[in-house]
Amino acid sequence: MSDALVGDYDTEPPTPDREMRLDGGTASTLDAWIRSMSRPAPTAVGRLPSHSPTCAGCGKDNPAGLALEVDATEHGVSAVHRFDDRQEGAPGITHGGLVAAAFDDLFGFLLYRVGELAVTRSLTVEYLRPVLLGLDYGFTAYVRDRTGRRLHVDAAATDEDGRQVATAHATFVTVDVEHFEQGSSAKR
Ligand SMILES: CCCCCCCCCCCCCCCC(=O)SCCNC(=O)CCNC(=O)[C@H](O)C(C)(C)COP(=O)(O)OP(=O)(O)OC[C@H]1O[C@@H](n2cnc3c(N)ncnc32)[C@H](O)[C@@H]1OP(=O)(O)O
Repeated sequence: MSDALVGDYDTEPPTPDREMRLDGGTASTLDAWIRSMSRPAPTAVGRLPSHSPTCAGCGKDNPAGLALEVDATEHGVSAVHRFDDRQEGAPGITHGGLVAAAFDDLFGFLLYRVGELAVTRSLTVEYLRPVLLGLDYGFTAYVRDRTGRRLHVDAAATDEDGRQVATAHATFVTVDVEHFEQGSSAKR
C-alpha cells in the first residue's frame, strides 16, 4: 500500500480528472486521486469520505448516483439510505441492481477499515423482501474474515421495523495502486 494513502479525515477526495496535475505535469491523475484520498484511522468512528465526488455509489456530484452517506462504526460501517424514483424497478419498488450497487459501495467503505485497496471479485445478494422507494433502510457491513488477498465481507439491510429485507456477501481482492491505472485509458 502506498504511503500516499494518508490524508485528512475531513477532506473529500477530488474527482479523478485526467487533466489534473499535482506537480507541474509529472504526477498522474491516479496519483492525484490516491494522494488526496482520506484515510481515517482504522479505529475511527463517524462519517467517512466518499470514494470520489463522482462515485456512482457515494459521490455527491454524480446526478445518477446513490449518494450514500456512510459511517464507520465500532465493528464495520453503516448507512441509512432512501431510494428514490431514479432507482425504480417495478412500480414503487427499488430495482434489485441498485440495491446490489448500494451493498457493493458500502463494502467499498470497509476498505477504510482494512487500510488497503481492494476491488469486488464476486457479489451475492439475497432479496428477502421488496425494498420500497421513499422509505429509509438501514445498511450495515463488516469484514467477516480474510484469507490471503481475499476479504470476505457481509452486509444486511433492514426496514424501519427492523425486518431484514436483503443480505449480501462479497469477496474483495486486494490490489496495488497500479490496478486503477487501467481507468486512465478509459474513453469518456
Ligand atoms: C486505503 C484505504 C482506501 C479506501 C478507499 C479505497 C477506494 C478504492 C475504490 C473502491 C471503490 C469501491 C466501489 C465498490 C467496489 C467496486 O465497484 S470495485 C469494481 C468492480 N470490480 C472490478 O472491476 C474487479 C475486476 N477484477 C479484477 O480486476 C481481477 O479479477 C482481480 C479482482 C484484481 C483479481 O485478479 P488477480 O489480481 O489476477 O488475482 P487472482 O489471482 O485471479 O485472484 C486473487 C485471489 O483471489 C482469489 N479469488 C479470485 N476469485 C475469487 C472468487 N470468486 N471467490 C473467492 N476467491 C477468489 C484467488 O484464489 C486468489 O487468492 P489467493 O491465492 O491470493 O489467496
